[in-house]
Amino acid sequence: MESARRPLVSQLWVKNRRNEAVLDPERPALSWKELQPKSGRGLCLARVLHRARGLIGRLTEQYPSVCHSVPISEIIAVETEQKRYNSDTWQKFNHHAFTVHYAQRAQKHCWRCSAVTFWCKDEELCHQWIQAIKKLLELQTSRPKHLLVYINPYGGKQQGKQIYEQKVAPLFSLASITTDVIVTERANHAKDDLFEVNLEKYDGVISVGGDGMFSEVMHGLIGRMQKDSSIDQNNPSAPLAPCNLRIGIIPAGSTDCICYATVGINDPVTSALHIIIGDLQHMDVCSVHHNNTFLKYSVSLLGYGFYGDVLKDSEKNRWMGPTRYDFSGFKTFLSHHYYEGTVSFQQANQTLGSPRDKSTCQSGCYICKQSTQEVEEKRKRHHYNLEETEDDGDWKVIRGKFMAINAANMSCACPRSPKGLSPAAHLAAGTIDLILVRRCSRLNFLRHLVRHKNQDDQFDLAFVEVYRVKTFLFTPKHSENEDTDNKDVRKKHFNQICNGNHSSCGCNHVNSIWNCDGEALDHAAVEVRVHCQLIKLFARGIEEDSKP
Ligand SMILES: Nc1ncnc2c1ncn2[C@@H]1O[C@H](COP(=O)(O)OP(=O)(O)OP(=O)(O)O)[C@@H](O)[C@H]1O
Ligand SMILES: CCCCCCCCCCCCC/C=C/[C@@H](O)[C@H](CO)NC(=O)CCCCC
Ligand SMILES: [Ca+2]
Repeated sequence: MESARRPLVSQLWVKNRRNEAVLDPERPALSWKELQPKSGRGLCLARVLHRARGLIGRLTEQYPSVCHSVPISEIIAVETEQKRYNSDTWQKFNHHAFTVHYAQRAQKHCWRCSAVTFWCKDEELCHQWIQAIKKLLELQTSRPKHLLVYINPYGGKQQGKQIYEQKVAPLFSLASITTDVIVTERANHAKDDLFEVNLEKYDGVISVGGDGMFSEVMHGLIGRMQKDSSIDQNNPSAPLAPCNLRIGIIPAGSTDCICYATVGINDPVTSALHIIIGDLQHMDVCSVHHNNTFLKYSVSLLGYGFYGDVLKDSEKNRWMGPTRYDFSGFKTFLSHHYYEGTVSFQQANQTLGSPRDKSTCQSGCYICKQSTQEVEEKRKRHHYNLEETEDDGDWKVIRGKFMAINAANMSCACPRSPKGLSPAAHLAAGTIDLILVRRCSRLNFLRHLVRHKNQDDQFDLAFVEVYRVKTFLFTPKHSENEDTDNKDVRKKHFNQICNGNHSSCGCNHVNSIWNCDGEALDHAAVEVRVHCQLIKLFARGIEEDSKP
């Protein structure tokens, strides 16, 4: 037992160079460093070159004899090396080598799978190293072994299947992860399937697609949990049962904002590596109700007005792929509609930060960590039927004319807007940032939109307000009757005067629609509340020290 905790130290060869390799179970990490050739009298060419390299390296601070170190948690696999090297090396080391595959940070939150081959003088040493690394890998208990994968073949640029097969499946197989793969045949295929399958045999569910596909998988899992726990999703105040299975996102959509905002990049290989090493990121989920009827859950953006109109227009142009959003975004900007309604909300406690904070939610965020403790206590109290002690403040009511009402449950960072709609929003603090953009001129609205792309503060404008809330209500001025949907309301107000093509009649829209993570909601009057840390992802939030 004692010997298992002691570091394994050996001289191994990497690319024909002698290295000292150390496997330290206490750190736990694998490290290796090139050993300097022993100084001798005779000067061979290799030694001269080696010294020259050292000198140049010191001058330029790039001397390659640095100590490489890989945490065990970032090792993907260790393999006995098969004969694929030139026969000299192969003969020299008498066929004994092993390769360690590990996750390496590249640029801008991007990870790549790297490999290093260690050559050993004898078979026993080689075997000892492989076994020691495998043993440490077995201690990584948060890693998934068996995954359920849903692929949307029609999301984004319709590349989901190829992306999975070419970039992700080989990595899963390298890491000995087994999978059941389902290529969806229709919308809601994944969601419906998740209500039926035996989830016990899986360590996670993977969504290959965009935000809409993620939303389907999430609805399937949350819905299944509530069904199994006999919780009525139509009750807006019911505490929901959390999902224990983690969800992984392989980005293959048009916006991929949930992936981008939780990993820092929309890159399939990076996401696959986060899944393999078993990362964990808690996530808040908003429930949306209309008159005590459950409509949908949202994790990224709930947008009424501008983003609702962009979605409505873009759905007609799905064939354009991701470009449809730019096209519809431009059209919607030109149409410049505003909408009247009332927003009511309760502001969140100040300990949960402010949307105007300069600091952002990052890996290991202390505000989210604090919420993890609170949510655990709350779930315990609920389990033992103890009374709740809510300290939420008074309701604030704002009536007005709005260009956009955006509720960001996370930053909503994506390639189109690298800081996102609310740069300081938290992933798992149990809050939503409610952004109200009041009626303004086209030029002012453009100033606000442009700030989604640059470093300027998009809230520092007289017609923009932002609040950190836990729950809010919205009622459009022309509120629907209990049993009429948006279409009926539109018909009622416009049919006599307008054929729906508002550019020709010059009238203003009465109601917009809600864009809920890229899906349209059927009602404009909604009640929204955030459920702190309801789901878990295979991600770790945005890391601070990423290579620029
Ligand atoms: N086989 C299928 N046929 C048609 N639609 C599908 C299929 N599988 C899933 N869908 C639906 O396609 C919709 C869009 O998919 P997805 O989110 O993957 O791509 P996207 O909309 O291009 O990207 P994003 O949501 O990131 O903007 C989802 O709402 C999902 O329900
Ligand atoms: C002068 C140029 C100004 C341009 C301003 C661009 C601002 C881009 C902000 C993008 C914010 C995305 C928020 C995420 C929303 C997702 O849940 C949703 C589903 O994927 N995507 C959209 O609705 C797609 C929304 C796309 C809108 C264009
Ligand atoms: Ca949140």
